[in-house]
Amino acid sequence: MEKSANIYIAGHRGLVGSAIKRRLEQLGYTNLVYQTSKELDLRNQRAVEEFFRAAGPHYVFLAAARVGGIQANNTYPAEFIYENLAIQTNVIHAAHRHGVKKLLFLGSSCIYPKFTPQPIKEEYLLGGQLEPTNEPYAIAKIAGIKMCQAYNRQYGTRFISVMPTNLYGPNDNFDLANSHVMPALIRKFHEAKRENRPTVTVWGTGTPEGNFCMWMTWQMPACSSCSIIMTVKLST
Ligand SMILES: NC(=O)C1=CN([C@@H]2O[C@H](COP(=O)(O)OP(=O)(O)OC[C@H]3O[C@@H](n4cnc5c(N)ncnc54)[C@H](OP(=O)(O)O)[C@@H]3O)[C@@H](O)[C@H]2O)C=CC1
Ligand SMILES: C[C@H]1O[C@H](OP(=O)(O)OP(=O)(O)OC[C@H]2O[C@@H](n3cnc4c(=O)[nH]c(N)nc43)[C@H](O)[C@@H]2O)[C@@H](O)[C@@H](O)C1=O
Repeated sequence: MEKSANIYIAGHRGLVGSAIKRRLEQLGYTNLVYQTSKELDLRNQRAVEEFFRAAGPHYVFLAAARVGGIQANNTYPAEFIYENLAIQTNVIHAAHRHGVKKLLFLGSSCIYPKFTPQPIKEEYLLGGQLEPTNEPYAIAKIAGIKMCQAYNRQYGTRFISVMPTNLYGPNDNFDLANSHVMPALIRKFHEAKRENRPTVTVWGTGTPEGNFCMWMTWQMPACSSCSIIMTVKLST
């Protein structure tokens, strides 16, 4: 990516988008474009089309999504499938229509079957039942990946997808009802210690210790990888 390239970061205030923004700024990219969800609601196809026409980005990082932990996914399955399908469909299609050179779509490791062999291989996708608590979100993510692949095959676009595990880092969501496990536990333990409470309530059976550790992927390496994927693949 040229340092002066017009780069659109969708979701620049979120955990992943803000890390990508910081990383690109560190690397000397000077022409970053971003809008809050209030300024540009990516569920609105016409607004997205108009934005791409006016802003003309060369590269797109698609880190805007409806995101949440197990409880949010399980409570709002309709919003999780609708909002994610709408956001990603509008952005990926507009990127194709407006000749975006490369797009990075943020998927999720929850696209793989619940009982998939470990370590997970890419070919295990669609090989079994998904985890029911976040199936609508996972289906939307799978649709996004397949949409990128379909546009690449038919139109020769260069749209790629990454599947991060459960992430934690700056600008994470610490809301106890909606957050992922890491920020939730940090907040719970922090508040319990501050208020001198003897116990902390952790959800579930308390047994998934192994998975816990595996999911504790730190944010900066993940987001460095996102910008490295964009950079490295372009030069090959
Ligand atoms: N966090 C994690 O553990 C993981 C995240 N991912 C994926 O990475 C991506 C980023 O996640 P993360 O950074 O955690 O999410 P956050 O919730 O931290 O940020 C999401 C961003 O999306 C934007 N957004 C949401 N809805 C809309 C909308 N309708 N129009 C425009 N913008 C919108 C928000 O913008 P605004 O702030 O302006 O409202 C926000 O900045 C997502 O695709 C997610 O599925 C994948 C695996 C794990
Ligand atoms: C990356 C992936 O992240 C999400 O999936 P998840 O990993 O299941 O979500 P989670 O982080 O909320 O939970 C991880 C585990 O932790 C346990 N757990 C214990 N105590 C708390 C607790 O206090 N809060 C939360 N949230 N979980 C807790 C919880 O019961 C579960 O077993 C997807 O929805 C989707 O967003 C996605 O893509």
